[in-house]
Amino acid sequence: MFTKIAIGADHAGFALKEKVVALLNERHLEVVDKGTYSEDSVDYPDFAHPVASAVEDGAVELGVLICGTGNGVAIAANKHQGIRAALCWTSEIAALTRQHNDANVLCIPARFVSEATALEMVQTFLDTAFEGGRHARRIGKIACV
Ligand SMILES: O=C(CO)[C@H](O)[C@H](O)[C@H](O)COP(=O)(O)O
Repeated sequence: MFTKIAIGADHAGFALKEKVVALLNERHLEVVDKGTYSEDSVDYPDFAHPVASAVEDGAVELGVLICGTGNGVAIAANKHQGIRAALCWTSEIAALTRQHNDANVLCIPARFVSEATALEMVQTFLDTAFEGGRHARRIGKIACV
């Protein structure tokens, strides 16, 4: 369904990002890695904005963002037009945010989910389609400009 994914993380999400990149590579997806590239302390907006911009511009189809709680990257990404960044902590929530919200950026709280849960969420997010219907009407009401 999706072929091109942008990913970004701060220092809290760096280790998990490497695992997610490996998973995406295993699935033969094109991965645009916006950093960070080590566990040195950095600022999450510096990675959230490039990933959100890549989705916003259509350079990629989906984004994955990772920080300690997932909230910082979600807040930053949702400043972008057309971005629906969703904080997820279970696979079921990752599925529902694709089905109901047509979320285009998955935000993962690296310090609060296991690696296995995080990787399962990524797979689910990639494999779940938007349901449309009543949910399309609601998404249409999100934009305020
Ligand atoms: O944005 C966050 C919190 O809203 C992320 O969890 C960051 O990863 C976190 O703030 C980083 O904290 P640190 O103490 O600088 O490692």
